[in-house]
Amino acid sequence: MRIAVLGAGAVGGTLAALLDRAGHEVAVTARGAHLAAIAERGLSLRGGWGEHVARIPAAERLDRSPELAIVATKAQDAGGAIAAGAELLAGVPLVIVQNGLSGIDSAAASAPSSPLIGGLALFAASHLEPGLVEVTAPGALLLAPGSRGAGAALALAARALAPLLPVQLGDDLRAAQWSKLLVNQVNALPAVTGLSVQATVAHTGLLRVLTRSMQEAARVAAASGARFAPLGVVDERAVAALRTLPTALAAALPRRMARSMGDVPNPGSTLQSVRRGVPTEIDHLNGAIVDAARSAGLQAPVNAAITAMVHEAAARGFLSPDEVVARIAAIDAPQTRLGALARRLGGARG
Ligand SMILES: NC(=O)C1=CN([C@@H]2O[C@H](COP(=O)(O)OP(=O)(O)OC[C@H]3O[C@@H](n4cnc5c(N)ncnc54)[C@H](OP(=O)(O)O)[C@@H]3O)[C@@H](O)[C@H]2O)C=CC1
Ligand SMILES: CC(C)(CO)C(=O)C(=O)O
Repeated sequence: MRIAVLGAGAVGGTLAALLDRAGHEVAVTARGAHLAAIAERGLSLRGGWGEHVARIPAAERLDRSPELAIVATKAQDAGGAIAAGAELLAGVPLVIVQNGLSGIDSAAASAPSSPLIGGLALFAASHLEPGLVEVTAPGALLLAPGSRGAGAALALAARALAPLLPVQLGDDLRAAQWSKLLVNQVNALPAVTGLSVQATVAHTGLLRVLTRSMQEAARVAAASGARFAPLGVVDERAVAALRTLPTALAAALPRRMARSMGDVPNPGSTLQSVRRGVPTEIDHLNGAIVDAARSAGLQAPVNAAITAMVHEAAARGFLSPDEVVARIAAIDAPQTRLGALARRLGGARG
C-alpha cells in the first residue's frame, strides 16, 4: 500500500520503518537535520522491534497522493503538517497518532474531506539523533474511528498496521484519549527534571507529586463527565480508586504504569522535545487538564504548576527534584503538616 507518514519522529519514524520493512511503499515528511539524515542514510530503527534501515523518500512535504496517511507530529504541529499537503491528502484516510484530546479536531479542520482515525500509541519510542529512532517499550497501537463513516478507513489502517505491531480496535476515541491523557501525566516531571519516567516514579517525592497531579486529573475528568476506556493499566475502576484513595495508596497506579514501560529508561516524548530544544506538547497534556477544569468551573493548581514548570525547564534548564517537590507542597498541601514542614525547610523529601 502507498502510505505517507507526516512527522517521522519517534512514533512516526517507528511506524514508517515497520511499514517499509513489511514491504509497503512508504514516504515520510520530516524537517531539519532529521530530514537531511533520512535522505542521506535512510531512517534507522532499533530496539524492541528489531533493527531496520528504511531507505525511503523523505521531504518537507508530500509530492504524491498516498492511499493512507499517518500523522505523527506533536499536537501543535499537526494542523500545519496536514495543511502543507492538503491537496494531495484530500479525501485520503488519515490516522492521527497523537496524545492529548485535540488531535482529531485539528485534523478535521485541516482535512475536512478525509475520513479520520484516532491512534493512541501504547509503545514508547525515542528519537535519539537525526535519522535514528529506538523502541524502548514495545506495546499496542489503539485505533478508533475519529469521524463519521470512518469504518472502511479504520479497516484499511488496521489491515496495514496489524501485521506489524499489536493493534487494538476501540469504539470510543474520546474515552480512550482520556485514559491516555491520564497515562501521559508521567510525561511532565521527566521534562522538568531530566529524569526518566522510571527514575521519576522511583523518587519518593516525585512519585507523590505525580500521584497528586493524577488525582487532580481524575477529579477534573469526573467533573467534566469524561469516561475512561480500558487502556493498558487504566480503566474506570483504576480511575475511581485514584480519585478516592489516599495519595500513598493511589500511588500504586503510577507505579504500575512505570513497570509496564519495562527497564529501558523512558524519557517520554515531552523530555525528548526539551532535549532537542523544540516546543513541547505540554499545553495539550497537563494543560488540557487545566483547560478542562476551567470549563467545569474548577481549578487544577497542581497541573497548572507542573505545566508552568515544564515551560520554565524548557526555557531555562532542569529543576532539581527537591525544588519540584517543595513548589508543589507549597501549593497543594498548605494545611497539612507535610506542607508546613516543606515550607519551613524550603524543601520536602516525600
Ligand atoms: N515518543 C513516544 O514514546 C510516544 C509519543 N506519543 C505521541 O505521539 C506523537 C508524536 O510524538 P513523537 O514521535 O514522540 O514526537 P517527535 O517530536 O519525535 O516526532 C514528531 C516529528 O514531526 C516533525 N514535524 C513537526 N511538524 C512537521 C511538519 N509540518 N512537517 C514535517 N515534519 C514535522 C518533527 O520535527 P521537529 O523535531 O523539527 O519538530 C518531529 O520530527 C505525540 O502526540 C506524542 O505525544 C505517544 C506515545 C508514545
Ligand atoms: C506513555 C508514554 C510516556 C510512553 O513514552 C507516552 O505516551 C509519551 O512518551 O508521550
